[in-house]
Amino acid sequence: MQELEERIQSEGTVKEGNVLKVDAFLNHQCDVRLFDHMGAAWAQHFAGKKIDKILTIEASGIGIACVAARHFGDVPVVFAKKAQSINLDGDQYVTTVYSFTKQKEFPVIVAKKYLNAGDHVLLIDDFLANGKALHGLINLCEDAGATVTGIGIAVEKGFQGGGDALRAEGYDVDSLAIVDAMDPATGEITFRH
Ligand SMILES: O=P(O)(O)OC[C@H]1O[C@H](OP(=O)(O)OP(=O)(O)O)[C@H](O)[C@@H]1O
Ligand SMILES: O=c1[nH]c(=O)c2nc[nH]c2[nH]1
Repeated sequence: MQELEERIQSEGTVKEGNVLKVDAFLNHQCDVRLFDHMGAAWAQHFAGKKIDKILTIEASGIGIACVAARHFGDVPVVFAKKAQSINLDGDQYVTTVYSFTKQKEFPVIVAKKYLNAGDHVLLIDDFLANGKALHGLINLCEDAGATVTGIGIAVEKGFQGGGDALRAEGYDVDSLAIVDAMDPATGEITFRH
């Protein structure tokens, strides 16, 4: 998606440790007009597919998923929580995910009433790096007997391999920008086309 690539080139910065910082528009300050265009792009890619629900993971996927849902007939958006809470009751699907930016494992939890057998689910997230977050969401869907119809990602860091592994597993992964290389010394960012 050219608009997203241009924003990454103009406002993104490359940090040590394979970190691309795009918090000016994607995952701290949020550009909802850009999110809307991202939602439209995913709707075009997944047109004709049955999607009953969008599933994402807190925190950064939530805003993007909610705006994207407007392009999928306002389907419900469920976000997996990364901590137990007195606000979580009833039976839950639980797995664990290693967080790329927080560098520790979190429980990842969805109440059973919000993920059901037979649901056709679109997974949405801001970043795909090693694929840990998505595998956690896929585990939750498998536990629930839900089908993962597709995966919509804003920024995939292709050189970390998570996206290609998911494609090899047969998932339809639509990443709007795929970074194939980035250099913290020069700031250079190269996209896959
Ligand atoms: O493919 P992976 O290696 O799993 O990396 C991608 C995940 O990393 C980030 O989550 P993180 O927990 O770092 O931050 P967040 O709380 O801002 O979503 C991002 O939001 C994705 O969920
Ligand atoms: O802001 C972010 N930058 C990244 O490079 C990244 N990788 C996973 N999650 C990420 N979040």
